[in-house]
Formats: sequence, structure tokens, C-alpha cells
Amino acid sequence: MIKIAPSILSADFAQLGKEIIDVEKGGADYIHVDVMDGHFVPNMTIGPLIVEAIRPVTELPLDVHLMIENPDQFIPDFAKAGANIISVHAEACTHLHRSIHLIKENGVKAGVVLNPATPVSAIQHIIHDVDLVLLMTVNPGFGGQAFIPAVLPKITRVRELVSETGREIDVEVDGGVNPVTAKQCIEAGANVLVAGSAIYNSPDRGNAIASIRGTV
Ligand SMILES: O=C(CO)[C@H](O)[C@H](O)COP(=O)(O)O
Ligand SMILES: [Fe+2]
Repeated sequence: MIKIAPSILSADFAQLGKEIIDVEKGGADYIHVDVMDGHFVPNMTIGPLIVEAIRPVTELPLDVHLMIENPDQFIPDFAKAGANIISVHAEACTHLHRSIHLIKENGVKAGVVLNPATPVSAIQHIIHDVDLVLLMTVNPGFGGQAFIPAVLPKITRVRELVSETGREIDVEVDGGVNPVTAKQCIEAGANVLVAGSAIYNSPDRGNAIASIRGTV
């Protein structure tokens, strides 16, 4: 089952509620929320207040991607705001095991994210504890960047690692996903596809979602 997670980074922020309802009606499975702090990545975006504001707008799970330093400091705030999944970057966590368990103690599904340059071995010790592995297919920080095809073999390696656990763990990809690169990611082993510009820059979001899922 392929799930599509539109990234609201490319939505019209002046009409955020409407933009979320539009993709929910269009068949989205998760709403992907990109949190950036201007330190871990060279951009600033959304905080817990916005997550709290959009929580009543949709019944879809809020998939919160933390691109921030010291994520432990803000995990409880995002959980209280209504996040369903919180993912932290392995590169941003001094004690990754502690951060993953802090997410779970706050009653939220836990994800770990790898930048394109970070090897899969960085999450080998934590794979039994996570609900989701997110592989960046661009360098994080901005929407609308080009997909990095060198990440494809990593998707397959993570899928193998997940299979060895015998648990259901989402393998999600994020960055430069469009109908062409989505097909490559699915073939490599991904089952959750984040897409921002490919969905929100399309006048028909339902059609864009179906094209990325590969059902039209
Ligand atoms: O985490 C992200 C950027 O750091 C975004 O989720 C991602 O870039 C989505 O945008 P697009 O589909 O336009 O590449
Ligand atoms: Fe993201």
C-alpha cells in the first residue's frame, strides 16, 4: 500500500486550512509538516503553534519532520500540538536512542531521518525502536529541489533492514518526488512518498496525488 504525504511547505500559507482540506479530498494519506530552525538547515518555517492550528482542520495523521538542532527540547511541544508522527534527523541527535524514546513516551509514532550523505549504518542500532525511516532524496531546507538518484540503493538497503525486523515500519522518501521519481522510489522499496511542489504547484491536487501513487 503506497501512502502519499503532501508537504505543506509548498502550500499557500495565507490559506493553509483550505490547502490541507484540498489534498485530503484529493486522496492524501498523511499531511507532511516541515519544521526548520535556521540552524540545522538554512531556512525557517513552522512551529508547534501552527501544528496546533491545523490539527482540527484534518483527520489525517500529521507527519512532522523536524529539521532542527536539539530536537528533544521541542518534541513534547509538537506532541501536545497534535503531531501523530515525529521524525528526527540522525545527524541532529547526539543521543538518537534517547530522542526516539522521548517521542514514544509522548505517545507519538517515532521516525528517524537520514540526509543523502548519511549511511544506513547510522540507524542499524535503532531500527527495532522506530515506526518510520525517512530518507532524504534532496539536501533538506527547501522545496522544489531536484531528486538525488544516488539515494535509490539506500532505499533498498533500508527496506531489507526493515524486513529483517519482521515489524511494519514505513520507508518514506522526501524531496524531488514527482510521478517519474516516485516510481523509482517505489521500485526501490519506499511505501510513503512525500511531495510538496509536485502536488501544490498542480491545479488538480487529486490528479497529482494519483499520478505520484501510480494509479493514473
Ligand atoms: O523536507 C523537505 C525539504 O527539506 C520537504 O518535505 C521537501 O523538500 C518537499 O518538497 P518537494 O517535494 O518540492 O521537494
Ligand atoms: Fe520534509
